[in-house]
Amino acid sequence: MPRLILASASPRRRDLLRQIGIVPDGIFPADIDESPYRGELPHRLALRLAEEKARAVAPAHAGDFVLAADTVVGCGRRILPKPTSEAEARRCLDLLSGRRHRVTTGLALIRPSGEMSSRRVTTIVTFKRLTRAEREAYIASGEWEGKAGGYAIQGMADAFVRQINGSWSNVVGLPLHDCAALLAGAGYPVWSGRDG
Ligand SMILES: Cc1cn([C@H]2C[C@H](O)[C@@H](COP(=O)(O)OP(=O)(O)OP(=O)(O)O)O2)c(=O)[nH]c1=O
Repeated sequence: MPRLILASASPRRRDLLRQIGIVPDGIFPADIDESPYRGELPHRLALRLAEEKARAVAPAHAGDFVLAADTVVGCGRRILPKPTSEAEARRCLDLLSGRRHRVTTGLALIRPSGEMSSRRVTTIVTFKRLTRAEREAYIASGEWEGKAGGYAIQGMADAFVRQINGSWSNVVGLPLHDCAALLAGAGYPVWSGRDG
């Protein structure tokens, strides 16, 4: 049985994989510089960082499958940060309020042969127009911390989502349909060997 290494520190990604019955054999977060290049578009950044994370972790795990992902929230050409302060989170929410934005996750998988397959998945999310009370309640919740775009759809912020077009798990951080397809296509036994 080939081993699967998840190159991610995100507990959400681990939980999403477990949801479809996949438990990584090891978790080794990649420590890379996540800053965008000048003028880099959000969807390009997501793919580049996913590939860089996979490449950073793979050398220590030759012969294993190494899976990495990166989720970027973009509003037009603009890349939203992972806020580290309330003021920054407020700026994100003000930008998202009453508008559509795109959440792109890059996925990169290195096979035991060393060959890499990657893809990106985009979900379009429409937020309601936030009242001041909604915004401030959300800021007080602290749920925005460390989340791309300053919100987490798997928490309170789902109440702000008027419409979603595409994969929900993609917004949380790992698009399960594409992830399963990528793994299966690379020869990882996603659906076999579970019935004893
Ligand atoms: C938009 C959105 C983002 N997020 C999170 C998912 C990711 O953890 C984070 C985006 O940052 P990432 O850099 O993709 O992931 P990470 O830093 O958490 O983990 P690692 O780099 O080790 O893989 O934002 C949510 O949890 N819910 C959401 O609705």
